[in-house]
Amino acid sequence: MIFSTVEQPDIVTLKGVLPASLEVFGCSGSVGDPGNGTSCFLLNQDVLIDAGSGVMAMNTAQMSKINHVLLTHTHLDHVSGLPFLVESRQHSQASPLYVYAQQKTIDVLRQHVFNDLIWPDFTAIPSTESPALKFVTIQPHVELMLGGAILIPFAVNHSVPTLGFVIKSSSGVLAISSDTYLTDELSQVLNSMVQVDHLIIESSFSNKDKKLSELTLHLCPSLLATQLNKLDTCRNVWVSYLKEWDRIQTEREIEDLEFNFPLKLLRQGQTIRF
Ligand SMILES: Nc1ncnc2c1ncn2[C@@H]1O[C@@H]2COP(=O)(O)O[C@H]2[C@H]1O
Repeated sequence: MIFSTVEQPDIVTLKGVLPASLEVFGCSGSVGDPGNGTSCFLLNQDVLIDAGSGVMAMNTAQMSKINHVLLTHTHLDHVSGLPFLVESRQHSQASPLYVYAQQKTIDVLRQHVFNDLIWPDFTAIPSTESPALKFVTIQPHVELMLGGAILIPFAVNHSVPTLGFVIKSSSGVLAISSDTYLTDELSQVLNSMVQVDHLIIESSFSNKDKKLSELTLHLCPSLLATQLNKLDTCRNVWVSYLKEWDRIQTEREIEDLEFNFPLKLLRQGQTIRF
């Protein structure tokens, strides 16, 4: 696997890379559990990965510390909290909130959300010279260094253009699949790493909805097993994005899967240190 801008780094010696914490503010695949919002992960208090309804579990102090948001894709369960975050944060921060996403994702957000109809265009508020929101285009395999970590986007297989992220800290590697159906890209990226400490991967539906998983490009436990069998190794696999209306059955089917690495269910409120 080839990465541009930074060669496969010796992460311990890279200046500015720190130990990392990832706080889970939301990892559900739907609404229905007031204690578990949709996709929202806070890296080192500074970088938000996705801004789904999990943003609603943040207080203003936590929101004011966020300087960067990386979006995996445009679906509402991954962006619905972004308009509220931008609006709130501008009252405590003069610097813009930088939102990183693929160009197609940015185009959709500009056209359909920050269009002065659904929500104000904060790329021109309070002024175009000094806005509350700035979009930054990112591409698969072009690394970023933010919040004391290296972030590597990679493309996954969903119904709209979607990125997963590998996050490298000074002491470990964590990957987030975002929403995806079966994908070779995920396993190729992870198998190219010396060690993967944590993988957050989805299983939206239960096995009875395998056809719906295929239609909507998601995983269910049997498809998750196929996907995980492509992985050489991973220290901890965290399963996320379960749809709340079928959580109990989906959890049961996940618990029945057997691998030689631990499979755990991710919940809002957890912090993963790596
Ligand atoms: N054809 C469909 N039938 C039923 N539900 C759908 C269909 N297409 C999309 N969805 C749902 O809409 C959701 C949009 O976000 P997700 O991709 O997370 O998950 C998707 C499904 O739960």
